Amino acid sequence: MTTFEELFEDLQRKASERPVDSGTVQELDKGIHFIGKKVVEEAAEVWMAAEHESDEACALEISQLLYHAQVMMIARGLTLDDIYRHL
Ligand SMILES: N=c1c2ncn([C@@H]3O[C@H](COP(=O)(O)OP(=O)(O)OP(=O)(O)O)[C@@H](O)[C@H]3O)c2ncn1[C@@H]1O[C@H](COP(=O)(O)O)[C@@H](O)[C@H]1O
Repeated sequence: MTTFEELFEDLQRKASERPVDSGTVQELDKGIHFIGKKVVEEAAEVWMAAEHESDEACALEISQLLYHAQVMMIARGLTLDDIYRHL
């Protein structure tokens, strides 16, 4: 189990240390346009799962949406506080 904050810390470390096997590093290298498409794709998958699939499948899709949103935050240099300020 990983919390939202723990995941963000992990992704920031990956972005900084750039291990070769990191999917996050690869996604960051593809840039904002690519990450934006992943966010939209995962958002659509959340919608479809919520309409037609199980709670577990829906939770999985939401976790992937949160992951890609965090990758976008890192790509834009945003912190958790930048987001929390608006919640
Ligand atoms: N939580 C996630 C996570 N959620 C989603 N994803 C990625 O997002 C994609 C979404 O999965 P899908 O099956 O919907 O994607 P797909 O369209 O079928 O497949 P793709 O063609 O997009 O790869 C997957 O390819 C994963 O690579 C994630 N990738 C990494 N993490 C976590 O991020 C941390 C850092 O990961 P690395 O940077 O890879 O070390 C680790 O704790 C990981 O568990």
